[in-house]
Amino acid sequence: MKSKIGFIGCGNMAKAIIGGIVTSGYTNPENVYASNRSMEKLIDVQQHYEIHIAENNKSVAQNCDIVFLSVTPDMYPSVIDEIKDDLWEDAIVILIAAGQTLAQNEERFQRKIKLVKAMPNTPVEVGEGMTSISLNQFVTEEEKEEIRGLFSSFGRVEIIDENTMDIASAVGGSSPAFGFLYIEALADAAVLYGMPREKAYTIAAQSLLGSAKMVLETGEHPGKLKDDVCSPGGTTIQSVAALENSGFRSAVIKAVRANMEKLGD
Ligand SMILES: NC(=O)C1=CN([C@@H]2O[C@H](COP(=O)(O)OP(=O)(O)OC[C@H]3O[C@@H](n4cnc5c(N)ncnc54)[C@H](O)[C@@H]3O)[C@@H](O)[C@H]2O)C=CC1
Ligand SMILES: O=C(O)[C@@H]1CCC=N1
Repeated sequence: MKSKIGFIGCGNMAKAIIGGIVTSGYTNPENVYASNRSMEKLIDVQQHYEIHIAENNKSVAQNCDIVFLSVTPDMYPSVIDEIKDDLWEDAIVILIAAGQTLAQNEERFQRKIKLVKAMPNTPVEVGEGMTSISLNQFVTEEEKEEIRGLFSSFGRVEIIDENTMDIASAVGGSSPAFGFLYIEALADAAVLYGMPREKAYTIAAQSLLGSAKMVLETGEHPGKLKDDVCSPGGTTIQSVAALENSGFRSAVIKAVRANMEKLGD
């Protein structure tokens, strides 16, 4: 069983995963190490979760048997070059950067290295994450279950074909931003009609959370669930007609296409 978990790069996504594993009790904070280019973010995460601040990236590699590369994609070549000789023989490296593939990174390590490509999202911080994963051939069945357990401690996990990782990044990794935008827009509309903003956030966010839960738990088609809200001649169908008239679905599809185009750069 692997026990020390490290993060190279401690920005928004690393902080969310650290929050997820510590709050869920998956691991004790004393087993978590993080490094970052600047100290400010490390101090913030340490104050929240009482993890170890590592002296540098190499020190994370030397101390941990699960290592998250949580820097932006452009930093992968230099960070891998920096740490590759310090990693434990049996360490598992988790690549969370959008667009980074297993094959591309295997090559950078220049040896047989256990790699997991993972696409999490920030809701892992509150135990409602969605993480899609693919593993390379050097990860054993036992290790695969361990990694599944780690990500399951703060949300749902899907093991997917690596060919579909970019679309999982758009639909799972980026989509919380779309949801936040939608909640903000609903709250703006509520404020327009006189509701205090804080109440509007609660009502809008809980309604979206409940809708998502119905899709996951009833197994019903989202279209059927939508139809059930639209009373004949009622208010909801007026709103649905207005959304369709504004190209709501088309706007969402375009948003995903823009994401895929960026990944294809
Ligand atoms: N933010 C999100 O919702 C998600 C992000 N990701 C992936 O996570 C990675 C990080 O994204 P964010 O946390 O959003 O970015 P971020 O900019 O908040 O975090 C990156 C951190 O890496 C640090 N850093 C840069 N170069 C470094 C180096 N050489 N050594 C050590 N630290 C270094 C930066 O100071 C920064 O704190 C990206 O690859 C992104 O694709 C994946 C899924 C979701
Ligand atoms: O914006 C990004 O590039 C990352 C990948 C998925 C979510 N955030």
